[in-house]
Formats: sequence, structure tokens, C-alpha cells
Amino acid sequence: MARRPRSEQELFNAPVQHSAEAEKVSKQIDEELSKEADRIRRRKIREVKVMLLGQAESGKSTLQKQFQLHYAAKTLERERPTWRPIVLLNIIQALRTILEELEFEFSHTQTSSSSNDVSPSSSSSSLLGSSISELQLAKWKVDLSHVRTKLVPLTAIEESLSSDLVGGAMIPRGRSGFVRAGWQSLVSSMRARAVADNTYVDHTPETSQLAIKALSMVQDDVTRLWNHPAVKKLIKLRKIVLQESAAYFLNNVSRIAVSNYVPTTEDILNVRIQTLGVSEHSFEISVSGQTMNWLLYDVGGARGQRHAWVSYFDDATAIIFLAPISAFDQYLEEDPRTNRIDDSLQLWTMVCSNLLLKKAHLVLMLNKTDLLREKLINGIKVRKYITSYGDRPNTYEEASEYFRAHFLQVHRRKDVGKRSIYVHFTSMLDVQATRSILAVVGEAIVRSYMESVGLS
Ligand SMILES: Nc1nc2c(ncn2[C@@H]2O[C@H](COP(=O)(O)OP(=O)(O)OP(=O)(O)O)[C@@H](O)[C@H]2O)c(=O)[nH]1
Ligand SMILES: [Mg+2]
Repeated sequence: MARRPRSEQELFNAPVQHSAEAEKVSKQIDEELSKEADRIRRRKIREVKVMLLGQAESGKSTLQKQFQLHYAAKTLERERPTWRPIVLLNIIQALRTILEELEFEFSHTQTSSSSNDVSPSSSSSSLLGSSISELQLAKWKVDLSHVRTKLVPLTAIEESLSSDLVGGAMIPRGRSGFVRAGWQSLVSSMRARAVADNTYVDHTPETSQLAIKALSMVQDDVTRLWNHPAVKKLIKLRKIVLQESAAYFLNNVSRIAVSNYVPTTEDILNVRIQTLGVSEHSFEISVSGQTMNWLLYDVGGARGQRHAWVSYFDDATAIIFLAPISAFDQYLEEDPRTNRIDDSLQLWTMVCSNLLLKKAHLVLMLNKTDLLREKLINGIKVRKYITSYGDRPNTYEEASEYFRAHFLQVHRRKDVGKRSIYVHFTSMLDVQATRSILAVVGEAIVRSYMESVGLS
């Protein structure tokens, strides 16, 4: 009996106590959820989405690496060994192109004298030039055949290297040298990794190791081929057209052909590998005391890749458009009738006039200025490829300003957002110059973003 009231109290109070406890817990949960929602909202507010757009080979992936170098240097350090197969692939691709073109040219050589006359005075009328003697040509053919045989073990590795980059998938013939988002995890699992003192534990993937070994065994032949007068002549005549990075790597073969080779930053910036699809990269960037989470979207720029861009447009904070102004004498690989500058202008028109991008901040990078200078110094005439250039002086100042004016005119006529435009002349291989440009670009994008969300 004595316990009854207590028990009654228990009966009445217990659920009351329980419900108070539950209410407290529920309140706590609500508070946590609200805090989390707030955190997500704030994080979202600080998320800046930047798309890198431009035709193939305009330098988008190189710019992405520069961002990584300046804002997430440790990640670039970690990934350093994963660039090794791509450097090797670039070297082998260049050698294959040289050998194929030499073979084609030699097999199409017509002699101006009878075929069994090999006197030094008889001459060849091939594309190699009429001044080459028959004797010389015969000697070159022997040289080529000798080098080709020696290089077989190296060139045979191209397909395997390329296939490793796409997780072992079969690569259609003639289609080597591309990567998709996340490729680094395929080649880094992690046979090579950085350790604290910046040396690398060498577990190089087998294919790369084989390629390095093969390269080290034939490096003198590679150098002889690269410096061969027939090769120099065909490059000058544009019968051999190599990737822009080929000369850099072929001049550095002796440094690369060593078993403990680790790509330098310059190597990483110089490599050429086509991007397929869209790759997302994230960086924390601090500008004017604000830490922003940058999501950088690096897209494939070839015509067949551009359909993938649009699904990223509607929430893009900024577009960095790259136009390689050195490409005035080049045509699209995917459509050899279209001049590369014309294609860039068309793409830029699409960017300026696209309603989904109406609110995006626009940055225009007129890239590859180093190559533009080089071409003009070497006497390549702009007006030969772009007739409207007329009689303007064939100088860097004149040509760069001419291209800038054209891109600005497109923006003036086609911009649907009445936006200011930020234009920079860039040379994406120049680390110091690019560092200062990235600081300016970063600040401008963040400022414009803050204004747009009313946080300025
Ligand atoms: N000389 C020189 N080379 C550059 C410059 N910018 C990029 N490159 C080189 O141009 C080549 C192509 O650059 P990428 O960054 O791969 O081009 P991309 O725009 O990403 O091309 P896709 O992925 O096919 O769309 C690479 O070998 C780069 O090293 C530059 O300003 N000057
Ligand atoms: Mg790319």
C-alpha cells in the first residue's frame, strides 16, 4: 500500500518524464538538423563553380593544373608519378608519327632520273625537296629502316600505355591518348607514391617500367632520328605535324629514360592528353579573407565532346574561356576545313549568347602567346591564313591586338548578360606569369559572385 501513491505517481509521471525527455531529444535533433541545414546553406553559398571552356588543345587542362599548382600543390605532388605513363605516351606517339610520315614520304619519292642511277648528281623531286641527291636519299632510307627496327620494342608499348589510362579498356586503332575523369586512380593504385621527404617509393606500373627500359635502350637512336636532317626538313615543310609538346619531350629523352624518372612540374604542364567528358576538381581558395570552395570543371573541347557542356551551364558561377591565338595557321583535327581561330570565335559567340550562362561571370584568356610570338618571329604570315588581316604588320603587338579586338567585338554584339569582360593574354606554361593572372582572375570571380548573392 505504502508504495501505491509512488506507484501511481510513477504511473502518471513516468510517461510525463518520458515525453519531456523525448521532447528534449527531439528538440536537440531539430536544432542539429537546422544547424546542419545552415552549414549546408552556407557551404553552398561559398561554392563557386567555374567552367573551363574552349576548343581542343586550347589549354584547359593545363590551366586546371596551374590552379592545382597554386591552390592545392600537395595534391599535384602526390599525383606527380601518375603523369609518367603520359610523358612516355607523348614520346612514343611523336616517334610513331615521325616514322609513319617518313615512310610515306620516302615511298612517294619520284626520281627525276632513271631508278638505277644513284650518281651524286641525279636528284629527287619528292616533297623532301628537289635539292636532295639520289645518293643522299638512299642513305636516308637505310638510316630510317635501321632506326625503325630498333624502335619496334618501344613503339609496340603505345597501346598498352594508352589502355592503362582507361582502366585496361581496348583502344580503337589510331585513337590512343585520352583520359576521362578519375584516370589517376587507375594508374596510381598506388604503385608509386610520394613520401614525406619528397622521394618516391618506386612501384612504377609495369607498362611504364617497360617503356622506360625500352626508351633507355634506344635513346641514342631516338636522338639521332629526332635530329635527322630528313625529319627537320619535313617538319619545316609541315609534312610532319607533331603535337606542340613533342619537341620539348624529344629534347629531354636522356633525362626521362631513367628508371627512377619522376615528371617535373614543367613536364606535367607540357604533356598533351585529350580530356573526354567533364572532370570536376575542387580547391579551397581564400580571397579577401573569404574561403571559397571552388569546383573547377575541365571539359573535353573537341567537337564530339561539346554536347556534354550544357548540363553544367545553369549553375555556373563563371566561365573561363580559352582561345589559343597561336592557332591562326591551324585547322581542327576533327574538321580539317575549319580554321582554329574561326572555331574559337564561333564557340565564344555561343558562350556569350547562351541564355543559361547569362549570369555567369566571363573571363577570356587569349592563350599560347609564347607560340604566337615564335610563329611570327619565324615568318609565318597571319594574312596567309586570315585574309581580313590585310596589310597589317606581321608583329606580335599587331596580331595579338587584332585577335583581341575580334573576340571583344563578338562579346559586344552577342552578350546576353550585359556583362563586363575580363581579358588576359596568357602563356599557360609560364608558372610565374600565370600565378599573378590566377590571383587577379580569382579575386574578380569571387567579388562578382559575392555581389550576385548579395554578400558584398
Ligand atoms: N606553348 C604553349 N603550350 C601550351 C599552352 N597552353 C597549353 N599548352 C600545351 O597545349 C597542349 C594542349 O593543352 P591541354 O591543356 O591538354 O588542352 P585542352 O584544352 O585541355 O584540350 P582537350 O582536353 O582536348 O579539350 C598541351 O601539350 C599543353 O602543354 C601555352 O600557353 N603555350
Ligand atoms: Mg583537356
